[in-house]
Amino acid sequence: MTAHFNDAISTFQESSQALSGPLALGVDLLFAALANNGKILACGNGGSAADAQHFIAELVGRFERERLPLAGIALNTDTSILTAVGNDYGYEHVFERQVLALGQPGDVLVAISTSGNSVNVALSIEAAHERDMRVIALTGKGGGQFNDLLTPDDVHLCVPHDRTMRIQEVHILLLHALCDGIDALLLGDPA
Ligand SMILES: O=C(CO)[C@@H](O)[C@H](O)[C@H](O)[C@H](O)COP(=O)(O)O
Ligand SMILES: [Zn+2]
Repeated sequence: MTAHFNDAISTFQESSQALSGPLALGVDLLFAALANNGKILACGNGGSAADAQHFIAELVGRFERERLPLAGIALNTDTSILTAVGNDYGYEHVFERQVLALGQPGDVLVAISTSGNSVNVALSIEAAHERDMRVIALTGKGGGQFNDLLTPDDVHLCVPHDRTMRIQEVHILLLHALCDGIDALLLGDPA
């Protein structure tokens, strides 16, 4: 069992080296959207669905410090939308349709997939581009098919590991770091 801790430690270290730069770009992208009355949409499947709603709860509620509520919607939480769109159009369209319904130019999509191969998340990226939104993608396993979808204006946080659980462990750190970065820009560095 100590192998899990050791592997996690080295994955966090490698991720810190690879992802600190793009993470700072992600903070700037989110802050710019929120400061211009834009909103953040987030989606993922399974553990990544939990991560998406966890992140959005910290925007709408709060992270560590008192501040104004920030505009965000998790696209994996409304069971009526998920079942209606899944039933009528197919599960691959459940996030795409919501991005097309809600997305406005200047909004940001946070697309979470450890493989970068979940089709419903991939289609949400294409829908975001159709709405002139930029994308922050959280992936692992080399980024999968998202590599072909993301543009130079997007931010790709690809965890350098091939196991889903390890990637998810870094993803939650990345999402918390994004929250912390937004708070620092809004409120200044903590005393
Ligand atoms: O949390 C886990 C495994 O740790 C699972 O629920 C996992 O999120 C699901 O298998 C997802 O469907 C995987 O999708 P993705 O990360 O490849 O987009
Ligand atoms: Zn998991």
